[in-house]
Amino acid sequence: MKEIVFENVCKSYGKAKIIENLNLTIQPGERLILLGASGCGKSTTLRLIAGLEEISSGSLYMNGQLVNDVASGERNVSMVFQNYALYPHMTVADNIIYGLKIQKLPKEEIVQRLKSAVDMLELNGLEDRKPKDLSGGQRQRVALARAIVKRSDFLLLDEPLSNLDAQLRGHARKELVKIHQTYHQTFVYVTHDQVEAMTVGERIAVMHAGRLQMVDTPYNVYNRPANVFTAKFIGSPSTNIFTAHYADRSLQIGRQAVRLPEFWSAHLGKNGCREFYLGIRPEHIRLEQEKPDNMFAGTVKYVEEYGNRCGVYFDLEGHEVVAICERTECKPGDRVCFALEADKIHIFDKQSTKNIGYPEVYCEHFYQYQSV
Ligand SMILES: Nc1ncnc2c1ncn2[C@@H]1O[C@H](COP(=O)(O)OP(=O)(O)OP(=O)(O)O)[C@@H](O)[C@H]1O
Repeated sequence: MKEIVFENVCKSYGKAKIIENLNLTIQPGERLILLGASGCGKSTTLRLIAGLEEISSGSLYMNGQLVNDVASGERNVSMVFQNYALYPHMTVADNIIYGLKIQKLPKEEIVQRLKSAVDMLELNGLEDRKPKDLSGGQRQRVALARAIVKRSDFLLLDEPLSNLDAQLRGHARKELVKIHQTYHQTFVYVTHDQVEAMTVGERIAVMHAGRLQMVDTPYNVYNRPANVFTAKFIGSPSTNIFTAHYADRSLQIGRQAVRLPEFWSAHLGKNGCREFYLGIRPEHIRLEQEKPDNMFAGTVKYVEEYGNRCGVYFDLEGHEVVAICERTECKPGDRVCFALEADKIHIFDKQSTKNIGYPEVYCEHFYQYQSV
């Protein structure tokens, strides 16, 4: 079944709660990413699966079996660590097949698995070298080769690409997906890098302070963030979040108010919302320098150049807001304005911080609403 199920799993070190009530099902053969900032508990979660840490309470099932008390060696997992953990005194080939020798697999089987891993990861000609005579990218590929020759049900990867430069990382991401498509293991992959999460993951589990925030496809995590944390964490620069008030079909930020598109008035009225968080992605703010009616206005603080685009940071009623533009003539001190576009805004409940309306809610209801 190759499935992993966390049921109310908690992990504490002494009084420090590291993982709180984790409920998560990792589907057989999927590539699941654990994504979050440093210290949020990603590696701990992976180590719980590997059996390198004991869970404090709750149940962990793998392959349909309760594994709370099952030793690491009995869990049918391979793990790739951030620092690769290669044996320095062994050659590349011996590093790769060490585990297979321990398992006492037949010699022909070992030779065949070594050859297919060496071919797949382009390590031909390096088999007799020691790890110290390899580049970082080559060491990383040896660590991957060692993990895949085991053909275990679960492949656990803890920031396996973090020591590589940007170009090699791009290449390695494709290799990882290829490995998965070849062996169909259940991948659990820890990273704090959003690009890696988006490109390698079939689903992303976003974690914060030991709690799961959302688990969904890369598309949904980006376009339908479940809560304020996910909206701010995913995307760069971050989603702009404002405290906003809704009254008389208008939305107010500080002293400025604009009339809301009618769908949103109806939606917010229905939800009884008076005060909430408004979220707008920087790429969804279209700046104008003239101020027609019904726009918010702010003052440019600085402009960040990205080469192909630029980020205009401006002050809106004491909030720092960023808009991404193709090109801009804006300079600090200029006045800039923007309208609320109905299909670009997110509305979050003030208490729970949950997303109660995102652009697609608007789009889905648009025609229905128009015909009423
Ligand atoms: N053995 C331990 N004893 C006490 N605290 C620990 C132990 N291992 C981890 N922690 C704490 O648990 C928290 C989560 O650590 P973890 O390594 O899971 O985070 P992470 O999200 O993987 O971070 P990073 O990306 O920096 O590796 C951290 O605050 C860490 O200090």
